[in-house]
Amino acid sequence: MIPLAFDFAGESVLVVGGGSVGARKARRFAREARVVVLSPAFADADFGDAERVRSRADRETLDAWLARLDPVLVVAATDDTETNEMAVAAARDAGALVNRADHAGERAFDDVAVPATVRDDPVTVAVSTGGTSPALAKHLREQIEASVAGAGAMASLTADLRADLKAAGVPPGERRDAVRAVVRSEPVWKALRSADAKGNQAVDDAVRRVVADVVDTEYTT
Ligand SMILES: C[C@@]1(CC(=O)O)c2cc3[nH]c(cc4nc(cc5[nH]c(cc(n2)[C@H]1CCC(=O)O)[C@@](C)(CC(=O)O)[C@@H]5CCC(=O)O)C(CC(=O)O)=C4CCC(=O)O)c(CCC(=O)O)c3CC(=O)O
Ligand SMILES: NC(=O)C1=CN([C@@H]2O[C@H](COP(=O)(O)OP(=O)(O)OC[C@H]3O[C@@H](n4cnc5c(N)ncnc54)[C@H](O)[C@@H]3O)[C@@H](O)[C@H]2O)C=CC1
Repeated sequence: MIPLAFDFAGESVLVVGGGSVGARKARRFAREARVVVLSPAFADADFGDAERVRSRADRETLDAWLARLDPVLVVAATDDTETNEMAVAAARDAGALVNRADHAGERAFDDVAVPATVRDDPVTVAVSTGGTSPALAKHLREQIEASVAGAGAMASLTADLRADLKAAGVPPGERRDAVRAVVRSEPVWKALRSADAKGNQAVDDAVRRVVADVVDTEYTT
């Protein structure tokens, strides 16, 4: 298994099965994609911005929705093995990727597995156990959560810093050293985690101190 980061913006995802698992997957993909959930009944759960279509998935209904949505991904999440198999076959014929929720083991979940994910936008950390132990993926995700806090702000601030240094004519070697020093700096992390807003003075000061140690070229931000 090799994780890839996939941009679902502008794409569609078809979820088959509206139980708690279908809801979790729908919520996940509806952050970016247009998601349609096909199911005769829906759990009392949060489906995010997904559209719910009350219908049993048979081959004809699946083919009609596949043609209509042209999804990049089909999630087979019913409690019925035959329906999930049918959804996999229909998705394959339509050229979509498949995620199967009721199977694990070597390649048994088909094309893609959904990892446990920690987000601090724009940073995401994903944990996969290769389909072997979702409970372990969840546990590791919970442990990682604390260390990812502040990473989103760190990503944004180093992107800005890189652009500022470039605009100021700081050579590539020094830019790289400065960005590396900032992402490793405990005082910057500490300031980020205690800051209530991006641009907080303590963060700026900590970054300035780290950069001044590394960059010889004169620059102003
Ligand atoms: C293969 C995969 C396919 C896929 O769904 O993509 C799959 C398959 C199966 N899950 C099962 C069970 C559970 N799944 C969870 C939780 C999560 N499952 C997720 C992903 C994946 N699950 C993919 C592999 C990911 C990897 O590589 O590790 C997570 C990470 C992401 C998400 O779904 O959002 C999300 C945690 C989100 C979070 O909190 O961070 C819990 C924990 C709980 O509920 O507390 C349990 C109960 C405990 C247990 O059994 O382990 C079963 C048995 C069903 C049965 O026995 O009937 C199967 C099928 C089978 O194993 O045969
Ligand atoms: N991948 C994962 O993270 C997990 C997977 N599972 C597996 O996922 C499956 C689903 O789990 P839950 O959501 O808890 O089950 P559930 O029983 O709550 O929901 C199943 C849903 O499928 C729908 N359904 C049944 N036949 C259908 C058809 N022909 N067309 C469309 N929808 C249909 C039902 O109406 C129901 O909404 C389970 O069988 C289990 O093996 C279970 C836990 C976690």
